Amino acid sequence: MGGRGRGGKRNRTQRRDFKDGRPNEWKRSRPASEGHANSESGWNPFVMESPAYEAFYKKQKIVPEEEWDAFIATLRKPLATTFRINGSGQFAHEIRDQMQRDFFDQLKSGAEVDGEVIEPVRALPWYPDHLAWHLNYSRMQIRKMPILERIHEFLKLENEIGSITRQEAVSMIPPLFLDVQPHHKVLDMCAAPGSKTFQLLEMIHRDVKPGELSDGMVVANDSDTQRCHLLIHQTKRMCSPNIMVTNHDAQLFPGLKDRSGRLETTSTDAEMWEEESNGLYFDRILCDVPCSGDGTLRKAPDIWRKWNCGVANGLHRLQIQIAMRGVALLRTGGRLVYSTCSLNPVEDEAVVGEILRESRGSVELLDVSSELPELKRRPGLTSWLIRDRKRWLCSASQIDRKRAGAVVPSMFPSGNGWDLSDILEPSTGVSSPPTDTEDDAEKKDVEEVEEDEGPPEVATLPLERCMRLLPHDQDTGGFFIAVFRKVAPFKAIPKIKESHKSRILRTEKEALTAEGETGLLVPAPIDADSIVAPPFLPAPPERDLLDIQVEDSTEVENEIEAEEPVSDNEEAEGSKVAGEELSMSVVSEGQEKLAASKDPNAIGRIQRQGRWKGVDPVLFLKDEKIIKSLVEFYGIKETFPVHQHLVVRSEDVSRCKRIYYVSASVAHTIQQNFRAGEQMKITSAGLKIFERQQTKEASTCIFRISSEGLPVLLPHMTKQIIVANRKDFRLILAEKVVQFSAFNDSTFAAALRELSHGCCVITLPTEGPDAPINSGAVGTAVACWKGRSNVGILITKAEANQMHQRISFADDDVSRSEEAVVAVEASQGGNMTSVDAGSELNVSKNGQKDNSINEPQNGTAPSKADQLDDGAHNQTEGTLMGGDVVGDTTEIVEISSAN
Ligand SMILES: C[S@@+](CC[C@H](N)C(=O)[O-])C[C@H]1O[C@@H](n2cnc3c(N)ncnc32)[C@H](O)[C@@H]1O
Repeated sequence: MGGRGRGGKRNRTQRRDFKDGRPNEWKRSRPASEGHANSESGWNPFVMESPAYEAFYKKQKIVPEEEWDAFIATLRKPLATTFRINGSGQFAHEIRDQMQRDFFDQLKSGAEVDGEVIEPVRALPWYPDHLAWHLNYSRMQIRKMPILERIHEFLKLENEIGSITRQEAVSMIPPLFLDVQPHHKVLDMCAAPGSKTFQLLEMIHRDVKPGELSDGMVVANDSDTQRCHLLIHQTKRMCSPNIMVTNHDAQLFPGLKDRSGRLETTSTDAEMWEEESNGLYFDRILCDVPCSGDGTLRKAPDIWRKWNCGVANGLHRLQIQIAMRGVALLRTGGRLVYSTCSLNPVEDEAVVGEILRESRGSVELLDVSSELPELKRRPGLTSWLIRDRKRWLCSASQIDRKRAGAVVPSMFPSGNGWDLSDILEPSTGVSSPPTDTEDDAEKKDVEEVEEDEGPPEVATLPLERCMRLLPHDQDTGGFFIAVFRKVAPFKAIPKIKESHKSRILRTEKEALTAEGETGLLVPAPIDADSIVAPPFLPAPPERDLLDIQVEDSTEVENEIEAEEPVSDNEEAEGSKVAGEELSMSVVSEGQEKLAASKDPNAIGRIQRQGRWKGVDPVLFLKDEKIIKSLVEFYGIKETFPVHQHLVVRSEDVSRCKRIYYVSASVAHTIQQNFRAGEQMKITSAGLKIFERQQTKEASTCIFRISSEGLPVLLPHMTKQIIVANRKDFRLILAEKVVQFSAFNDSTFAAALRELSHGCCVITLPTEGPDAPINSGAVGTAVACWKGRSNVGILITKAEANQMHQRISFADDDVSRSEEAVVAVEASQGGNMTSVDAGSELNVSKNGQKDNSINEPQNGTAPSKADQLDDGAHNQTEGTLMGGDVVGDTTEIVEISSAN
């Protein structure tokens, strides 16, 4: 196994990838209209036209003829900025009202820059509670108008702390049609970079009061490992224990069918029981599939140049496979939303039609015209043509046999045609689609188009229930959405001739079998070479496909032995850990059962925990001594269950650095995964709540609270919390490490001295100085390390500076308001109360600006340089500041203790 040289230390590339992973969404990128880089001549404008694109979509009649000009003109305009306020945040409505009052109202009156009227900021009318907004300014306008600059700064800050998320308007729509409830299990099949996942998580936490734990869960999956890291970072802002990130090809997403034959369930509902016993099922599934992306021309204008219809044709079958896997994993009664950011019917209505046909009554396409009534939408197409090379095809009967595989019957409105099994190649049992490279020529040769070969087919399925979002309707990008409900369990039937079955890879067979061993879905894999790189080209499959189903294979075992997993275990190597006598034993459900079985193979299974290449195992922390030390040191109440909720990612747990908190739903899924032989490749689970802290002095508890774990844990803590006044709170944020004697409030300093040595939490009072700090409402708080003579904060410099800036901003407002009161009182004979004056100046009742007190709901903001908290890829960056602290991963400011 790799030591530091191989796997123990994160390499620079990993760090760079991570840092680059989540760019600041509010840094203004060069607008689409400004062009693209050209090394010789600087910036050249993009050519925002494509004869092939225009010919294709005119022919498909995706807009009435009279609207064509408006449609195409809108596509050539850069996209406005849209953002959402995090709906589950405690202060979502306050932030919205504050923005409206302080910023947006001031722009309504037709303000001008250089004679050009500024477009007013407007709420997206269809988004619930007016929590999503649209604004459209150029960089020049921002430079010239201070109020726009302030808006921009405000949004940037709120985005960083997770209160708002910049997201394209149309991309906000699919989660809204999923109708997610807080208790739902949700699967986001193609989730990265995660804007919709974040929205789904918000829905899971909606209506959940601070301190309460939600029952629901979001599993965010993506096939691309690097993009999974983006996903982790994006969702980390939500501070949710209800998230799991997995890394699978969605069409092969494991069903967690229990192979042991032991069926355990807590469900009383008979149907649910039956389903659960057969594996993992979800109440809601989002299938936001990889697509050609031609609805995103406004923000990705290079697509104009690259566009050809071969990209969409090449993705059609993968999209069906992913959606059908979704149908199989959906619980009866559940909803599935299929969406693309493409306007091409072959990726949209054709896929929907095939889902309906293949599921044979198991799902229905919902008419959702009464939902989100303010949203302008067009009905799905019921008739279209297929373009293959230079031919327009009306039906499958016109497919040239040499092109069979590249063009398939499911692409046509009727879906009728030859059976795929007719064209299977005997050697592999699967078809090899001819390559589509010549489609590149298509875009140059539109004039040579052949004549139609007959009238287009008309679908008999109710495809008009699909929704098309057209750019000129609401000044957005283009998008496609279809909403399904599962009405009956889905049984796949063999589509492949019996003689070919045995030739299909076992992995594909099992992974594609929906509920039981009943059959196969169309298994023809996508020939990656046949696809011209789309914006989200599926990552080339790793060993994953084979690994999914291979049990106890020597080959796999050897491969795993040869891996250099980068684990928590290795990171901690060589570090001097205080309290080494604490042995941490972690036993997974699977390990326990295998060990108990005395099966000679069981030992092997235990040793190769973490069967997925480069991914550490997910193990429950079971060491009572450790758990007890955490519970006692922090005074964790029973309202916060810890048993079966604490998870580590290291086989050698005595060296693990991080402890994660998982919700009951995530814990249940992890157990299911163990029972099913770890089919699921879990990149990250839950929320990092504790981190090992190396210290020179013995502390009762060697784990400190992580900044993202703090908001979840704080309402359930009874010890190691202390309230500071604003002056002292600001002092510690500014200085990072403060001697007790330097605090202004001597009572606070004395109380601090009384705390146990180690991690503590310093808070601001939530509602006045005497309000109980853990009463449920979460105020501003920071985790610190209490030494013998000083205290230091346990967040990065960047996080501390950001928090300091926000509090100072609020305090400055308060003092400005106080000054105003004095002035008003003086002018009115001293009769006005400060509350009156404060409210005039937008200061909330408790004297704090609302945006300063919502911090902990979203956590102390993770810095951009922060690392993945996944055990396989993590190393905290930045500088932790701690009194008397020796950190094990970071540069630490060490303070000598005077007494
Ligand atoms: C349209 S993007 C998803 C956007 C995402 N839902 C969001 O809102 O941020 C498609 C994603 O699918 C992923 N992908 C491509 N092929 C996949 C497959 N076979 N299984 C799962 N994910 C896949 C890509 O890596 C990409 O991140």
